[in-house]
Amino acid sequence: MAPFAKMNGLGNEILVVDMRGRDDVVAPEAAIALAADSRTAFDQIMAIHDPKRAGTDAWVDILNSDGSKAQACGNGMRCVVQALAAETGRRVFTFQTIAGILNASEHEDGSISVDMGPPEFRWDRVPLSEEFRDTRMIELQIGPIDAPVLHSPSVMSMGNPHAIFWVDNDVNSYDLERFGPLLEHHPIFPERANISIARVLSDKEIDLRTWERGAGLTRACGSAACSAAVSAARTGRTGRTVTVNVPGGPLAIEWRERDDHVIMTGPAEWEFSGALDPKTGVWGPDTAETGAVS
Ligand SMILES: N[C@@H](CCC[C@H](N)C(=O)O)C(=O)O
Repeated sequence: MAPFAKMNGLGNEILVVDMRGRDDVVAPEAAIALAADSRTAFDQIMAIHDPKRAGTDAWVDILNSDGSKAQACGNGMRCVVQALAAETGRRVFTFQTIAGILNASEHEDGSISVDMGPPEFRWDRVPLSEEFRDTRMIELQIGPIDAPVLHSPSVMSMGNPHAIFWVDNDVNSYDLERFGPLLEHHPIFPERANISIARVLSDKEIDLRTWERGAGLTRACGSAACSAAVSAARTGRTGRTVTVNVPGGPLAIEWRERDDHVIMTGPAEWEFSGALDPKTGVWGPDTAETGAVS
């Protein structure tokens, strides 16, 4: 059995699973079973494995609740940092994911910053299925041709694909549960995409709701908050340092000028611990009580 901690990052439901010292992985079937159980229901699993590269603390494998893999999960990374900080007393960590190397640190006040790396705008790297020379506002619309409900999203990758639809009204007034799955699976996104609705409140503040690829409506999506902040700055809507209000609360995002990296800062919260079978998802209390996540 692998120890796990049920945690959340601003209401983004996360299972941090300790796979260190093992050579198996959390199976998609196990993820689907755990997501279907109301006690362990999650948006993402962050599976911590032994490092694959010198100088890193762990390899982190990210699974969505539909069992698919994700390249990035900002809120989940903060949960991993909090779990490992509690275990080791350390505050600074370096992780490797399929998207690359990430640095993260816990601050004195308990908030956690993750360096999410540089954004990617090239259409074939987002990826999109056809060429767009400028991804600041691509041609895509939902609704009638003369009065589209949503249109002209900014698209980019923060390690994972994001489409940000800019709106003038309250972000809660859009039926994201209906449009989200349609847009997630739109043929323009060959690897699907995370779909967000964003409203700029000032040059320092954005409201955001996200339909997550492979997980559905969430209370928070860190990489979407980073994508909204970057896309807003890139289109002249805001400056490079903003607060992004997601349903779970505010995230501080800075798109750093000096190295093009995006820094996301916010909280992480532990809920309960247990142990699970990574093959089947069968779980119970952790009787061994080992490690940070137990
Ligand atoms: N909750 C995440 C993003 C999770 C991955 C996403 N659903 C995908 O498949 O790309 C975050 O906080 O960034």
